[in-house]
Amino acid sequence: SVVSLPDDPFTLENISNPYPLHEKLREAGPVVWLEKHGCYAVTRYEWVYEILTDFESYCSSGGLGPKDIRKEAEWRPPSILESDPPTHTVMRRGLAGVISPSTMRRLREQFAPFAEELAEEVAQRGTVDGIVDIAERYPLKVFPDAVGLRPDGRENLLPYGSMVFNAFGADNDIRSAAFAEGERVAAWVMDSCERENLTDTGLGADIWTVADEGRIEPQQATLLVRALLSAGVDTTIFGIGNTLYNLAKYPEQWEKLKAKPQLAKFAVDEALRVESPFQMFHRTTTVDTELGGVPIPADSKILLFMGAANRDPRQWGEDADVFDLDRNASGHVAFGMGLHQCVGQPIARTEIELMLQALAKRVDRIELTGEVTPWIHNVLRGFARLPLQLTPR
Ligand SMILES: CC(C)Cc1ccc(C(=O)O)cc1
Repeated sequence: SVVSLPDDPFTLENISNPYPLHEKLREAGPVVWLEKHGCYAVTRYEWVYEILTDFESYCSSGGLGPKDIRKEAEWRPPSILESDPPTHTVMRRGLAGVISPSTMRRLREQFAPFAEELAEEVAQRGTVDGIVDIAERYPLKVFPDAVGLRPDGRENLLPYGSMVFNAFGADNDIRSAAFAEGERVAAWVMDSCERENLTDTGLGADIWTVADEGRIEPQQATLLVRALLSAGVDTTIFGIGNTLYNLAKYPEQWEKLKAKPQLAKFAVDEALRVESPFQMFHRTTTVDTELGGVPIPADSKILLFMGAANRDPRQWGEDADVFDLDRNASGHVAFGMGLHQCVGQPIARTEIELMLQALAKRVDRIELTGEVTPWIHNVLRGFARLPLQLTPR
């Protein structure tokens, strides 16, 4: 029978430093029963990978949170990430078609100038906070522009995204507090998805064009723009913040990046592996199944720990916790894996790479100058404060 543990991944202690619990759960077995939440926990790479790539046995239409939304309606209409084929296929094709190589070439051109400008500014200033001055500012400027959002109210994207992601964790005080903030801005976000509130040259307009061509329903177009606005801000803020944190924590890795700025691509993968912005979410079993010999009944909720899988020594070796640009981090599950793998990955990668390359050209040393403050969130891993000293080249 399955190992049963009293641990709660959503306590302040485990959120502030998740890695000791990850180690305990990985060692306890392929699957563990979390008594506090009445769900299974999967932390080893092999089984997280197995679940992410078997969308029939482990479905998304049950929702990513602890509640099975097929039985109890969710707080909002299901979107691309809460759907299974064939509905998912239609929406995925629509959105993937918009985030095309030619669109990415155009966005890279659009994103580059502000990366250079911001890097110049912070390199000269020297004493900065990696989150407020770099990781938040950059995505909040370039991504709403890319989507084609109206200029006012964009700061609303932060509490909205935080609410959406907190709902994937547990129904606890952290979630309730996030909903208190997020619900105040939900109307602004939904309005922002309407065609008349989007520029006619952004990703939003491109999604509405897919609806005009009859490849998705108009209601699905609204949901896909909402998906971009939900998914595309907090994640890249933590993506940039977590990468800066690791480059400051491992100065010899910063030296490698300075010497070869094209390593920025590998820095993104290795940083997201070792400090995954999106740590956990649930899948729901559709059949009686088993993992590593542990039986799991149908209609069970499984909490997937991508952050733990990305540090599993069985997959990455005994130095799995170490940030090393020379490691081949491909295969990490920070962007998920399989059918639902992050469709916005090219945009996120472009944002982080451009910011890193712009900094690598202008900054000689990047040093932590004090304690980092973890961001308290049910499933997103990142920092609220990242005190840095940048020495210009
Ligand atoms: C990393 C994903 C779970 C982010 C995400 C959030 C929300 C939506 C939506 O459709 O609202 C889609 C994707």
